[in-house]
Amino acid sequence: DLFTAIADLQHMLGAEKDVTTVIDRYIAAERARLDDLRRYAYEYVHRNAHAEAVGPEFVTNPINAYLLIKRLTTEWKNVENMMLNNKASAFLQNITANRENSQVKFPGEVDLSGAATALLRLQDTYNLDTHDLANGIIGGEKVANKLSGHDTFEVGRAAYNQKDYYHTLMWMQVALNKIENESPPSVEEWEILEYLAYALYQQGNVRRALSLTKRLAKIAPNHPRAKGNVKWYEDMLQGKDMEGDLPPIVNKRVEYDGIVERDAYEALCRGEIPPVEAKWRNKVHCYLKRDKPFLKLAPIKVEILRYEPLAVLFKNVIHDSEIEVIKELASPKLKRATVQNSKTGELEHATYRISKSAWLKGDLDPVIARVNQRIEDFTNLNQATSEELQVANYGLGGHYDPHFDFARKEEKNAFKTLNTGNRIATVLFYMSQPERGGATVFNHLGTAVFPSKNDALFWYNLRRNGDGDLRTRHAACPVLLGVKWVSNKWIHERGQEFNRPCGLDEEVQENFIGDLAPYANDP
Ligand SMILES: O=C(O)CCC(=O)C(=O)O
Ligand SMILES: [Fe+2]
Repeated sequence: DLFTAIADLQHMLGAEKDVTTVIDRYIAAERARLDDLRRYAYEYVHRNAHAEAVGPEFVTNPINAYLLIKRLTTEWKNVENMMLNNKASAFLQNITANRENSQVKFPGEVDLSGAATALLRLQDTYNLDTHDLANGIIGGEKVANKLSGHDTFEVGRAAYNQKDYYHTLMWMQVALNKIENESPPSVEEWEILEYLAYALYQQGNVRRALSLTKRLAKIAPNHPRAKGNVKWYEDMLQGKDMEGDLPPIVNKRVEYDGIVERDAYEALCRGEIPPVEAKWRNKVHCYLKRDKPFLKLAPIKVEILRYEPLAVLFKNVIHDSEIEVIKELASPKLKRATVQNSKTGELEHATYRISKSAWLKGDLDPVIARVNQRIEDFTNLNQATSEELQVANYGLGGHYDPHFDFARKEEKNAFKTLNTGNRIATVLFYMSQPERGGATVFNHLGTAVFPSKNDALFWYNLRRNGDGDLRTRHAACPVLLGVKWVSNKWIHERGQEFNRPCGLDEEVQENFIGDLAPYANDP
């Protein structure tokens, strides 16, 4: 699929250009063919006019008779061939072959429904109005062309196919509004009505469902299901409640969609929660990290985002040129991100994680080695047991629902083969800055971090006694506009015995990077 990484979607633009060129060439070839055909027609008309002028005697002349017969046999065969020689199949074959050769990927059904689902996710997370979205408006700004009735209808159908009647209702209503101003309509009213009625029924409004289905039966009397549906809704109402005004439309969002803490999570994504919790507001600060000899000359700027648990942003720790190299190395390796099914332990694709990612070994390129070394410098944690650098490019509405980076006790086999213990800490480099959305949020803590290019977010996943710190549950909010590239480093417990010594008292927590380590200096 293409929709799970913006990087792949960008390649698709080339495909659309190819299609345009091919259509133009096809039209030119067909024009030439039809022009030839027209020339024949002229000749026929011309000769026939001459024959008519001569009258019935025309064929009494053997030469004329011969020519007439020839025109209606051999020459007619030519015309027939010309008419049959439509260039379409040759051109279509050509397109297919080109696609295969150039390896330009073409979107499929999965991409279309993925793209529609992305719109729905963005709409929910960022409180976007359906009319606005369908008019190309995001956050009050015109960012795209408006959708046609049919475009809108297809989004509604994608929702319907996922049994998501909440969104089906919204989008079908807008589709209906749209076609009022279209002539001819880009989708037939009766097509919309059937979906809209069913969504209304699912959302508890049988009377409106019935009313719309009656309208459907009226405008499309031959519709295969209209009459049956009218009866079905009528039976459901059993004559009750058939009089008076139709009940208002109450379109309630589905209560549970997998994220328990959804409202708080979405508010964080929208940036509605102050970035710093009130109790830390006077305490958080920036400092220069100089706790190693060479850092005395070029200290690293550390912005403390919060305490208990500590989360910091290391400023300017990855250079633009390094980012470019990393993106280039990762691009050909990007694979749709998988998640571990907690029941089966299998890796699988999931709608709650829409991105593509790749792993880069330290010896692949000096840039990777340099970045890995720098991680050790700014985290004070041994990199010998870290996982490889993971690079991720988010897709359309790309996101990662709330999760822990560490393995829970019940996930017995996680990281077992690595033999390096659990993921003690996470480093997340921001390699781009999406125009809107795409924040990293700690949904239990109420902390949102909006990506700032060249910086790295850091936090400890484990408490000092080695237990997973449940407070670190976090998520990547859907990208609303723009591109989100990140890379992350998962640092493991093994090798940190002196860097972050374990402590029995889990309440003793770091106040800065390297705090609690035996050699650490106060910043
Ligand atoms: O991209 C982000 O903001 C967070 C990514 C994340 O949490 C992960 O990949 O584990
Ligand atoms: Fe994570």
